[in-house]
Amino acid sequence: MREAHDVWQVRAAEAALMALLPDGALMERAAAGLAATCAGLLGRVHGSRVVLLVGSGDNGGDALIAGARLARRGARVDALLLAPQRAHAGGLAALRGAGGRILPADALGFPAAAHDLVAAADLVVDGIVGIGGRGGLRAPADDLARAAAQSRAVVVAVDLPSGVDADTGAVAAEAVRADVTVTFGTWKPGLLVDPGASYAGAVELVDIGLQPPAPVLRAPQHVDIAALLPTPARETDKYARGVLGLAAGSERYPGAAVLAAGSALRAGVGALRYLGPRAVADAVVSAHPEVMAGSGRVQAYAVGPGLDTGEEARGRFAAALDGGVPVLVDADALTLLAEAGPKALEGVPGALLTPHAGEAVRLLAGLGESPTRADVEAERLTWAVRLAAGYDATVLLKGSTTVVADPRGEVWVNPTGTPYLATAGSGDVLTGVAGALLAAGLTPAEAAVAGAYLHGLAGRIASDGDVPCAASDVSAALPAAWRAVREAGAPDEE
Ligand SMILES: NC(=O)C1=CN([C@@H]2O[C@H](COP(=O)(O)OP(=O)(O)OC[C@H]3O[C@@H](n4cnc5c(N)ncnc54)[C@H](OP(=O)(O)O)[C@@H]3O)[C@@H](O)[C@H]2O)[C@@H](O)CC1
Ligand SMILES: Nc1ncnc2c1ncn2[C@@H]1O[C@H](COP(=O)(O)OP(=O)(O)O)[C@@H](O)[C@H]1O
Ligand SMILES: [K+]
Repeated sequence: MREAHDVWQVRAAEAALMALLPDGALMERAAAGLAATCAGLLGRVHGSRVVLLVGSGDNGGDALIAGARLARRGARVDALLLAPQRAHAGGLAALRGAGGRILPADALGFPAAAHDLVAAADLVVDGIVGIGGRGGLRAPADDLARAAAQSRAVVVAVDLPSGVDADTGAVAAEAVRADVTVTFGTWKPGLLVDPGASYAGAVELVDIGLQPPAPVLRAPQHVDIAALLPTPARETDKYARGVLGLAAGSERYPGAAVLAAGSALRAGVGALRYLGPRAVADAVVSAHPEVMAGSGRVQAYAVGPGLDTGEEARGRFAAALDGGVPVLVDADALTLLAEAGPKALEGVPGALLTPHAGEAVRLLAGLGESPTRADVEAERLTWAVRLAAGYDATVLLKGSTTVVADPRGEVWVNPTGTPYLATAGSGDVLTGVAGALLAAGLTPAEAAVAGAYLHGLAGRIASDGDVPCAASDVSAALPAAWRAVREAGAPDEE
């Protein structure tokens, strides 16, 4: 499990460690890791041109000390200081001692000369601001961020791309677009959650000996998911594997039911009961003859894809909530839930809500909150946590980054996925997978985390080589995704 800590936690862990170490030792460790990555990216350090963008805090100090290391190996290193009076003194001395040039950005005839330097660099180190940053980049740092984006240099962010909020991933204005981010001690949530994650490039974690407490955010890896996947034992029967009741599809949207059903079948349900209009049931059974049409005992319900919001749909929604088993609520059922408010979930033993940002806005209105869709996409963690608490349910907030929050405030971010998943019906596939896992007995949070992971991986497999795929292809790739996860989680052979 990849773990991320917020700024407050990082600062506390840093203080505890610093108390045990000589002055400057921690920054030396960080800068050594940073310089090693930069050297690796440069290939040949001697003769290369490196420009450091240096702000007024320790983030700039890291850049200066790493720059000194590169200068000692023969790189031509120029440090552009944004606030010359406040730049890190030890870092300045180190770079000067190693033969680097120190240039107050404004004394250069900023911005033109600074732009020229950045444009001619092989590598730009972004040490403008790290975990001490607040809001989007201010002038003139914003201008340097733009210059770095336009240059052909490799851009390496120190700790996190300047302008990205470390705790939320929000990007309030300009931010540095990095090719690589070298982060220290632990992941920061902003490196895992869009929009921040999309600015970070490849992230390398440098161990500086920090020992932070329990993380605020986790990102599972193959082995974590493998540990969650249900495996039938020798004597398991289909009921023990879990029966899912699927209340989806309408005469207007029969396809949603077909897709969700096929995906649930590929995600290990023992049996699937389809609940809905006759014509849709016929379509589902003709596509998937394994499906049983009509009600009966189930271990979980998935309700919503293509459901519609008319009287008949309301009846199916109410029946699912009354079933005394866990319920996954998606799509049109989220609209009905937003109307009814959180009390509609009282008595449901485990609810999993799977909104995209637009549906999240509707659900939040049911809590008396009025963010826009863009607000939700800018601060996904905040709003997912708010929804989970408000509805006392697990929330899987979909989008370019998918996050899962449970009602106790535990949060996960899904590391798999591809923008090719932005295709009609893709959400219905996710509902089938997560619904099947819920029926198999996983908790709502486990079903959400594992479901999003498999769905994202299936999307990558289906769009392998950068080719578009249909939601049906994503569904068809589920067994391959399952296999990849399973193989990674298998104990090594003796
Ligand atoms: N924690 C650890 O374990 C370790 C931490 N280490 C390193 O320390 C870093 C944290 O250093 P830090 O605390 O000095 O803050 P930092 O990120 O340099 O920023 C502060 C400066 O930025 C400025 N500024 C703020 N917002 C801005 C904006 N929007 N636009 C423009 N400027 C803005 C702000 O200016 P002011 O607002 O005061 O005018 C202030 O002077 C951390 O990220 C890591 O790299 C490693 O060395 C070792 C291990
Ligand atoms: N840009 C993107 N990058 C990664 N995944 C995406 C992106 N856009 C959408 N997705 C994923 O695709 C699925 C879309 O689901 P949803 O919004 O319900 O669409 P639909 O109703 O068309 O099925 C979600 O799992 C979402 O996380
Ligand atoms: K930075």
